[in-house]
Amino acid sequence: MHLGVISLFPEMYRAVADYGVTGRAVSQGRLVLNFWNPRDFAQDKHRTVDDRPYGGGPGMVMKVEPLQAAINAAKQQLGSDTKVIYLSPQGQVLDQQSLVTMSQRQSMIVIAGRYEGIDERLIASQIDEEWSIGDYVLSGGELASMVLIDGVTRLLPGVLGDEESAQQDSFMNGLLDHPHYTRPEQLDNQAVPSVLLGGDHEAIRKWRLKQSLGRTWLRRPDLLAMKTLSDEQTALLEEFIAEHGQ
Ligand SMILES: NC(=O)c1ccc(NCc2ccccc2N2CCOCC2)nc1
Repeated sequence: MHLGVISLFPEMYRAVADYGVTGRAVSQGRLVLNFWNPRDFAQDKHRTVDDRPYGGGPGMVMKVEPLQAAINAAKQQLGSDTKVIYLSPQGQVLDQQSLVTMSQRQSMIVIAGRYEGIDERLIASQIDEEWSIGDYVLSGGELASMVLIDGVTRLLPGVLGDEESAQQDSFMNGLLDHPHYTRPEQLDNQAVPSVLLGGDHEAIRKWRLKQSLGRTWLRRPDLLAMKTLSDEQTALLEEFIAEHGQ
């Protein structure tokens, strides 16, 4: 996937470009990141990228002309039909399904807002989709866009190894993940569930599914309400509930 990033702080993106799964995806060319900094398109001597808001009040707005020029430059390289997305508290809240949809695109341009945001007329004319990573306020759109970049990149073909993508699936089935354990067998006087120490893979699969169902029931009943359970899942959840609080 070709991702164009429009940001005043491109260096921040080292967090996804240089580390871990996303860093590997970049080095393997599965994810291509290109950056355009509005400051490079500022015409004045001071390279101004913010401007005063009409109507007064605190804070500044991203200056239109450098931002528009950066968008144009990104579209020139990635194609004028490339979807432009904007991360803001006013966007639709992102979920795993939205990431799956986005991961199927060839390219995208992401705008990371700073100051109090961008001119509403640019949103109307330049932004195809406005997204939010959750109902809270950040100092800029960069971290929000990196959350999106990470979530989309993990879904690109070949990025996750086989075992990792299996783990990805456990989230993808709309349930919370089961607990994980590793050495030592005794930790702070707590043992590892014995089923995991045996080699009965079917029993382990059932135990993990039961834990996923039970945890989702306990912590995120809203997710469970959206799921149609198989007979096996229903039985395992009933077992979990029956054992809960005993
Ligand atoms: N939830 C999210 O996805 C999210 C995204 C961005 C973001 N901040 C950058 C920003 C971007 C656009 C508009 C306003 C702002 N803000 C600037 C600082 O003041 C508040 C408004 N915050 C939270």
